[in-house]
Amino acid sequence: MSVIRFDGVSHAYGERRVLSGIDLELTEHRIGIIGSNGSGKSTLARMINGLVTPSSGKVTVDGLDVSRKGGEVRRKVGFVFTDPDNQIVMPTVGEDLAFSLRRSKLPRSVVAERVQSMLERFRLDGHADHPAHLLSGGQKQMLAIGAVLIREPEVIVADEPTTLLDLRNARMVTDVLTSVDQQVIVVTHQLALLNGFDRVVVIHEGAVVHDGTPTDAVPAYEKLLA
Ligand SMILES: Nc1ncnc2c1ncn2[C@@H]1O[C@H](COP(=O)(O)OP(=O)(O)OP(=O)(O)O)[C@@H](O)[C@H]1O
Repeated sequence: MSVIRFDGVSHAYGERRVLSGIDLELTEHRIGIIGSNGSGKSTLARMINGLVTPSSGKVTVDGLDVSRKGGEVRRKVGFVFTDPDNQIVMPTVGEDLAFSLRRSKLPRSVVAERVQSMLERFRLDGHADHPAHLLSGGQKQMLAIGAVLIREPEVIVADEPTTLLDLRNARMVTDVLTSVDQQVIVVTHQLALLNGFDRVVVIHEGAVVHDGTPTDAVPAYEKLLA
């Protein structure tokens, strides 16, 4: 697993301070980040691959400073957005998966093999030529995750990946996130998704207020909201 470190990280958007004094070392296989709306979870998640750079402090992935080595970090860390429509860029499912490897310099035959294996893995077999915008919400999210995984990142960060999905599709995405070999960091309001996770971090008003296993972090979060 990668070592993701937050050292004295604070962040403000303009005058608005949204994270303060975050110190974390994330090394577990499956990590959840929970907390109420606006507590700073997405900001924290986005920092892991340099989508947001901290106003002060440092975020590193395996020693690489995300503020300085964003490109290298993004090769290690893939990001799955809440809304797959933000991520799907090509007209067809197969083209969208292949697009992720456009800079890989892999031979065409290897790209084709990887695309096929992603299609099979994400229950999109037979959909290579299907228009991506016509997929169901769940299938789109599977495609978005596939387009991240095809690059073989070491870490996947997913920001509320099941929020827009119905129960069946949410389960499909949850199954994938809980079964991949990669290190997975998920921001979620769906607490059931965290069953079996190794660690859950609770963020409240821009600070870490609890850090433990799902069995103790989830009740701590619920108590916070009571
Ligand atoms: N790009 C931005 N510019 C200005 N303010 C922002 C920006 N992104 C987020 N914020 C503000 O920062 C605060 C934290 O937002 P963030 O999205 O990190 O919270 P969150 O815990 O993920 O919330 P939610 O659960 O609602 O998605 C909020 O008050 C939000 O309005």
